[in-house]
Amino acid sequence: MSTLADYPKIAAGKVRELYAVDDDHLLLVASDRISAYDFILDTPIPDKGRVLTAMSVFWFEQLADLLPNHLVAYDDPRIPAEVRGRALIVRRLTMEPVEAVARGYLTGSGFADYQRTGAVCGVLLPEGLPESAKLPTPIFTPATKAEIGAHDENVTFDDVAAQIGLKQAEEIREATLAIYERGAQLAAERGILLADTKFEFGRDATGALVLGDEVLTPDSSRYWPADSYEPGRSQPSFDKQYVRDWLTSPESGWDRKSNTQPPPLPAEVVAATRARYVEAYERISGRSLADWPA
Ligand SMILES: N#Cc1c(N)ncnc1-c1cnn(CCN2CCOCC2)c1
Repeated sequence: MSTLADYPKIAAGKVRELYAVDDDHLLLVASDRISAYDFILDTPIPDKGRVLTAMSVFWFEQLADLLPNHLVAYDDPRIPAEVRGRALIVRRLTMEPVEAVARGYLTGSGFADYQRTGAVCGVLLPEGLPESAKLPTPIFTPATKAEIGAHDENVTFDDVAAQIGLKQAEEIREATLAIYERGAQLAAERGILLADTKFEFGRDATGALVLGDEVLTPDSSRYWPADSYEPGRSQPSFDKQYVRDWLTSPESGWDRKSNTQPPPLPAEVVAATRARYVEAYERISGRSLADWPA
């Protein structure tokens, strides 16, 4: 059995790392870290890494008829025991340099761009849409990959085509929207709205487009509870709202405008947040986290 120290780390994000296993395989590891208000919090959420890994595997299986993906294994002797259940063996790809975002609802940077220009990533929208409005049809709103700590920059489809080629950009747009439609439909049937989501694609040795990274997780997506959906205001996050509410409550003693590291989370906020991640996985997948490797 390998240990994590056997594998060179080749990339790291706010809450995930990527290691080299061999020339053709990587180890994608999800931590229990959680970020809020652009900070990585001091307090981990137990099982968050397992839940998000299990959710990606569920979606890779659901989407396999749409396009190939990079998943090789989730229960494998090459996965070190210390990360079992929150790590995947994936195929090494040549990644496309674009954050492939699909939006079904108007929120976040999309709503900010719309308020300023009437469009998102060059896609003109009807006038007078309120915050969190459901869009007439889902839109492809790509972004450039930012360094850790920086925000991705929204770009137009033409920018992506200029960078990677028109055919390649069209292929990514088509795949992004098709996966979003599938994910939004399944989630809505389970009382959860998929407001928007971000994919990363790569190419294999034959040049085929392959779905990489994590897929339709609460970290790569905005999930909203359908029963509290109300256009005209920001929506509660399905998974992070307990954290956000506590951090912005007087009880935390933290000032969001202070740009200082948020305080540790109280046990009850950790427990409630863990429960929301587990609920999101079990409601969407119809599976039990207890059946997932640990
Ligand atoms: N997935 C994947 C993948 C792959 N299958 N083949 C080659 N490279 C990558 C890759 C390299 N960087 N990223 C950005 C997402 N990373 C996630 C982990 O944390 C760091 C950021 C993806």
